[in-house]
This record gives sequence, structure tokens and C-alpha cells, in this order.
Amino acid sequence: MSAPITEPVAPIVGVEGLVQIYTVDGRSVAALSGVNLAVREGEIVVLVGPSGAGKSTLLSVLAGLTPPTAGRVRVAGHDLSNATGTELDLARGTGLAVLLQDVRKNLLPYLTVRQNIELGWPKRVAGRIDAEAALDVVGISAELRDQAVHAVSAATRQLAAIAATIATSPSVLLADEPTSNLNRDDVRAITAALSRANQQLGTTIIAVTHDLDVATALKARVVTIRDGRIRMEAQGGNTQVFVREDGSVPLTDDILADFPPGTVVSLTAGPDPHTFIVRRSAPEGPA
Ligand SMILES: Nc1ncnc2c1ncn2[C@@H]1O[C@H](COP(=O)(O)OP(=O)(O)OP(=O)(O)O)[C@@H](O)[C@H]1O
Repeated sequence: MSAPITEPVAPIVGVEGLVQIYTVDGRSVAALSGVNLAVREGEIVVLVGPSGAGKSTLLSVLAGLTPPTAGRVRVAGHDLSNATGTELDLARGTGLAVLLQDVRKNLLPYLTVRQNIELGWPKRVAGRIDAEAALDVVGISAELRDQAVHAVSAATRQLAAIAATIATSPSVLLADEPTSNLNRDDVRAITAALSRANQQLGTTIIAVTHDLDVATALKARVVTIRDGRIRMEAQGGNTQVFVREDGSVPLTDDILADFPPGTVVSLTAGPDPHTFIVRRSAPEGPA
């Protein structure tokens, strides 16, 4: 019997040779200098890296908010490289959702949590899921669903914004710093909601974060960006390093930049021969 032929599946997000140059006061600033990234359907990818590395710019290009200077960008079947306004609207209505860093921009404050989820384009968006189902996925309690958004906690607002985005059944959810300014319990609630959206609805998630514990909680593929380039990748909030011939473990400046002085790290054997996983220990108590 001959082996079945399997067609390679196109990534749901494909970025090739992405360059983004901003002009500030007549000077050129290269925010992205040739980024290649492929994300499979159903994956969770977390973008980490120092301030100014280009993370938000990459997310903004993927969201169709910033037209790329050069390179190819495909998201959920839409070519965003040279897309017109109408094509970008179509992409955002069918397949792509963006959770902004300031989630108040995703929500109307004087409507209730439930009304915010019911809002939108129920007839335009094929496959839109029921508001109650979206609220169940993110785990907002029944009593909070009827409260005005301005009256609920920052964490509930963030969960409501996630519910509003997943209600449009996006294939790809882009999130900029979804857990910033929240305490550890709230961070756990947000990562649990994103994990459930991924597992129950199959939503592919790409999130920018400064918090490697978020990557660990999401069991995400971690993509480190520095100076507008992808520097390294690892799974589950860990950094994988190869043991040298002489048995030493190279902790390069690139790696150490992610583990500031005072950070407790542990080294455990990696999945591949001659590799170690460098893991940051979780901080205790509220952030
Ligand atoms: N709209 C803009 N106009 C001009 N320069 C910009 C613009 N947005 C970003 N930049 C510059 O591009 C570079 C990358 O910025 P970006 O915000 O993408 O980095 P980041 O990794 O998201 O940083 P942070 O973690 O601080 O948000 C920086 O040098 C920044 O100053």
C-alpha cells in the first residue's frame, strides 16, 4: 500500500522579508529589518523583546494598521502587503481580530459587558458566536455581564474585550500586551481565557508581552525580537541553548538580556540532545 500524500498546509500567518521604516523628522528609523515568520493554524505565539525592538510594529502590520515598507504579509487568507482600505476592512471582518493595548478602545464604557459583546456586525460576520458563549469561554460571571463596562475591574474589562473579539469568530487574534498592569491572579484569568479561546474555538493567537510567565502559561512558542529582527525561538516561555563541545553552556548577552540581574534561573535537559532549557522561576505574590 502506498503512503498517503500529505499536502503541506499553508501557515495562517506568513511573513517574508518584512521591512518597516518610519521617517521621523526627515530621519529613517528601521523598526523591522527583514522579518520572516510562519504561524500554523491553532498555534499560540508570543512576541517578546526589549522596548523599541519592533514588536508592536510587527503586530500593527499583521493587523493591517501599518502598511509595510517592503515584504510579504498574509494573514488568514488575506494578502496585506498592498491591500486597499476595502480589502483591509474585509480582513478585519472575516478572520482577523485585534485586541488593543488600551482595551477601553475595544469597548463602549456606558454599555453593559453583555451589550458590548452583542454589538458589532452579527449579520456581516459569518460564524459569529453567541454573546453568552463568548462570555462563557472567557469566564465572566453572570452578575458581571449586566454591569456597565466603566464600573467593572480592569481584569473584567480585559476579559470583556477578549469576549468581544472572539464573538466575531476570528481565525487569528492579535493582542498587544494583554496582561499589562494586572496583578498575578488577574494575569492568570486572562491567560486562562486566551487558552480556552485557543482550545475551544481553535483561535490562533499572536500576543506581544514583556512577561515570560504569560508565555509559559499559554504554552506558547516564544519569538524574541531585537533590533527589528527575530533572534531566537523557544517553546513554553523557555530559552533553549546548545551545550558546547567543552561542556559549557553559552549564556550569551542576547539570552542574559531576558534574565536581568537577580533573576533566579534553572537549567534542565532540553528535548534535543546536547540542549538545556533555561527557565526563569515564577515571581511570588502580586506583580
Ligand atoms: N509611528 C511611529 N513613527 C515613528 N517611529 C516609530 C513609530 N512606531 C514605532 N517607531 C519606532 O520603531 C521602533 C520599534 O518600535 P515598536 O513600538 O515597534 O517597538 P516595541 O518592541 O513594541 O517597543 P515597546 O515594548 O516599548 O512597545 C522604535 O525605534 C520606535 O521608536
